[in-house]
Amino acid sequence: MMNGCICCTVRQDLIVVLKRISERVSSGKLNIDAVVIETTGMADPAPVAQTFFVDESVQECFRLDGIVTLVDAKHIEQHLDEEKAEGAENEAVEQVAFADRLLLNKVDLVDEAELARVEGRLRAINSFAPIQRCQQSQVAVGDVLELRAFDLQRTLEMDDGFLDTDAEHEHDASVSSLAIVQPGEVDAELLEGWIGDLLRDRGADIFRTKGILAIAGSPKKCVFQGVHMIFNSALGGEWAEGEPRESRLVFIGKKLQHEELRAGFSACLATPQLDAQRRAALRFEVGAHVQCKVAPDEWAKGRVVAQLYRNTPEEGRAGGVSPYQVELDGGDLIFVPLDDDQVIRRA
Ligand SMILES: Nc1nc2c(ncn2[C@@H]2O[C@H](COP(=O)(O)OP(=O)(O)OP(=O)(O)O)[C@@H](O)[C@H]2O)c(=O)[nH]1
Repeated sequence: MMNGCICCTVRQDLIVVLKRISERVSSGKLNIDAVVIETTGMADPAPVAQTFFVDESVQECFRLDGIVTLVDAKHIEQHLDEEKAEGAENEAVEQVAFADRLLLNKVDLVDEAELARVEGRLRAINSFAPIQRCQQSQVAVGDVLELRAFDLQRTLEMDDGFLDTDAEHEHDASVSSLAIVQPGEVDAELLEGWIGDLLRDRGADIFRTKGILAIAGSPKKCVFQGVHMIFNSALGGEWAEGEPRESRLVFIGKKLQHEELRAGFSACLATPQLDAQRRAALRFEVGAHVQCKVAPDEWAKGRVVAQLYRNTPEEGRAGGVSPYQVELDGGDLIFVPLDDDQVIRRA
């Protein structure tokens, strides 16, 4: 149900999906405890919640148990403070206001004073919802399901138009999302440079980045996660036999320059020309006799056995490429991380 704006378009889809689920439950095909609906961070929770009160058939089978809002302790204040166009709602404030429970996540990224300040701000918006601190969103199932927490009366007091399904709401038009699907493999070094610069320069406006990337030379998928300027990547499952190598990258943020982002990502593609350029720039040919620095004051002789050597995960530079692989005279194989006289020189 992810096409379009979840808060505007989801209700009809949601009703259809909920009905389908209830039919399968009544016919004995499905046995479930609960339905969990996860909206995007940009959604207004009210219309989703309304679904459970305005459609009779849904009301017969489902009860809105509670709204749990997961709060990013590191970034929430920035979003609460965001200036919105006149008439547009601040979704972060709405999501905190509508919550029956607040999970204050990523507590490891802020200190106690910041946590106390954030909690104060959350309480100022919503004094009813208990706040639970957590890390990696690790809470017990009982903390998020079977809460019996949603209180229609209180919601109507807070938002007297809650059951008015015709009410319009405005969006922050400066926020958009972009999904790029790019066939082929990307070059790890170019990608690191591009995305690092991008998030450092524009991370305040780029709320969320996520992707599954095909890195040249890596048999595994690379899973990329970013929230504002904080990002990480990890190796996921292997590319299946015959599965086309392609990368998918999603941005959600303010004032996103769609064409520039597409162009930036496409400039990270790994091409044979890039490989040839890098090879041409290296100082030593395969077979060259060299000396390599193997300890602070120790050089060892050897022979270049490969250029642009692809590092293995065990070497701690997964997906990375080193200029050379060298076979030392003793027989050991080493990689040389830099094409520089400080670490490799002619023997
Ligand atoms: N330091 C730290 N990082 C966390 C924690 N929880 C999640 N993350 C990281 O945050 C990134 C994902 O961002 P989230 O803010 O959880 O993403 P989200 O927007 O809720 O995710 P989607 O709904 O998939 O868009 C990943 O890199 C996680 O490893 C935490 O408690 N501490």
